Amino acid sequence: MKKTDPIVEITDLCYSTGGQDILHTINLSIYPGDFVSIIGPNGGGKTTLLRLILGLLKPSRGEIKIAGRPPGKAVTEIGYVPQHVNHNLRFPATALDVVLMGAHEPQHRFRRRDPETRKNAMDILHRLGVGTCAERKIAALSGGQRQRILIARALVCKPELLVLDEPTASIDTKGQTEFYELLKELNKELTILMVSHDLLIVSSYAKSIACLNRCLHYHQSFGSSRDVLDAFYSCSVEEICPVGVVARQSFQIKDLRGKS
Ligand SMILES: Nc1ncnc2c1ncn2[C@@H]1O[C@H](COP(=O)(O)OP(=O)(O)OP(=O)(O)O)[C@@H](O)[C@H]1O
Repeated sequence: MKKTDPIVEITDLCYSTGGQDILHTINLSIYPGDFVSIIGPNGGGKTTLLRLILGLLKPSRGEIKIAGRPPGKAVTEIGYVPQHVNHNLRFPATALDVVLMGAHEPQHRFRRRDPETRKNAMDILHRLGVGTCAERKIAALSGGQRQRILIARALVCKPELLVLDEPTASIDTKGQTEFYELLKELNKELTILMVSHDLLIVSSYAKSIACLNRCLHYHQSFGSSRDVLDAFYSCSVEEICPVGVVARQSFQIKDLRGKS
């Protein structure tokens, strides 16, 4: 794969389930170094799109390539930080144990770790500012510390793409700023794809934006379109898809608000 080739290439992707058309003819190419934020109203299909990219769902039509390969064959190319993690408080795993679970392909998650893998995991924990948490039980950590442990778990297989689904839902405002500064730093080496509802964060940190409401529009830059994005959020998924309207940017916000 050349450095100029897309890391994610989605062509004419459709996904339906239970007779519901959830994603409709999605086309998206994400290139190395990008920091893409996916935004859109509740039920717009953001998590579904991530699950398709991760290979957890199969497209009804169309194709997804990750680093030139089908998603199921590219598991170590993607580090994933999920939206909700239900930590079993009785499970006696340390933070380091959790990070090491990300070091191998799913069928080898619990095999013995070699010293080099452990050292790599510890280096990542220190780099993320949670090295001192390594031997503590995951259940005893704060929400912000746990979130960093999950990023460390996603990074330990040295992925090219970091995928995050609303990563700061359980972190306070100060913690969120630190978290996004960390992502900015990681973006110097990694491509990032993140679902977020926080338009302030999106406009401050993301380099490009994908508006998803069943259909998708991708914007390389969006400096002056903050008001339009706000309006986009005032729509529900049942309304005529407003993503085309966002794409044109000539749209009057009051027109969209008038529909709801
Ligand atoms: N397993 C499933 N079976 C049937 N329908 C599903 C399933 N998962 C999601 N859906 C439906 O797909 C649509 C998109 O859901 P999805 O979770 O991808 O949206 P989202 O944009 O991530 O929403 P939110 O912002 O609320 O997290 C919704 O209408 C949802 O009800």
